[in-house]
Amino acid sequence: MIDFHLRKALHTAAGPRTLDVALALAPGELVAVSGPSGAGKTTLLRLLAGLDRPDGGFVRVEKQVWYEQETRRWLPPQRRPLGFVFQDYALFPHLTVRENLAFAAAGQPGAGPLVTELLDAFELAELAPRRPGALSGGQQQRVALARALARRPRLLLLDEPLAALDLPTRQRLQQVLADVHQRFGLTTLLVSHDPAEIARLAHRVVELDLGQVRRVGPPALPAPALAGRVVALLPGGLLRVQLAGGPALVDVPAPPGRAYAPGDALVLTVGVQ
Ligand SMILES: Nc1ncnc2c1ncn2[C@@H]1O[C@H](COP(=O)(O)OP(=O)(O)OP(=O)(O)O)[C@@H](O)[C@H]1O
Repeated sequence: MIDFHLRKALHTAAGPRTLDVALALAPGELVAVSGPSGAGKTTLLRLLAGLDRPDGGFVRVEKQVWYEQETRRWLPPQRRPLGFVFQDYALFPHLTVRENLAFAAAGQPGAGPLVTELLDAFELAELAPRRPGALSGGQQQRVALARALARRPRLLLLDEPLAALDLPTRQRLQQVLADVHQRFGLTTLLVSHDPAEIARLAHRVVELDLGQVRRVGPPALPAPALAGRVVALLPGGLLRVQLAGGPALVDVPAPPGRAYAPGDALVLTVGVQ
């Protein structure tokens, strides 16, 4: 069980605000943190990692206290068993893929087999002798994720780790992350703006705004999209659309800003009321 309550004064564009977030994570749970820019997502992760000092609260990870205002306990960041992956991969450029992982795993029992297992889990075995400069963005991010796990963390902090990647690479890495999470069962906080990514990976989502928790609950299902073609223009600005893959017809208000004609392609986002 990971249990924390963190408070921190924020200097935001909208003036002074207080980040105030309390949460308990079950072992192996993957919780997404979402919210608009400036909500405090990165600050929350930095506070958990000990990279910023909270103004108050506590962080308890299993039986270990990482921070407790009342007793003034503070575990420095280098002694917190966690993995932190950012958008930019921050790999050691002069070390090979295998050496990057081995460096992180060094000094731990079973380090050799763990590195081999992680190379396999992240589909990196063939890239093991290469240096980061000879890898694509997606490959480098797989190394960064594997390296975070090589420290055998009790908590994995992922700050938009896939946001810089193109859509196909991102989707493939989401699958790798889902598989690896199933295999290693690491308690994880994942900052993400992508509802599809959150729905695919997270058990719960915490929505932050201006430092406050707006909602904690199951991820919202992403709105499904349907493709179709305009078959007729109806009075009242409606379009009659034939959905792809079947005979179904729907009448929808024409999206503003452009004139439509029969034969035009459309993508419809389905909302459920
Ligand atoms: N150490 C700090 N002390 C006080 N205020 C901070 C500190 N770090 C960031 N802030 C402010 O707190 C607010 C939240 O920043 P943060 O980077 O956590 O937001 P975010 O939700 O991660 O945003 P984004 O999605 O754009 O990355 C911002 O207005 C920022 O300027």
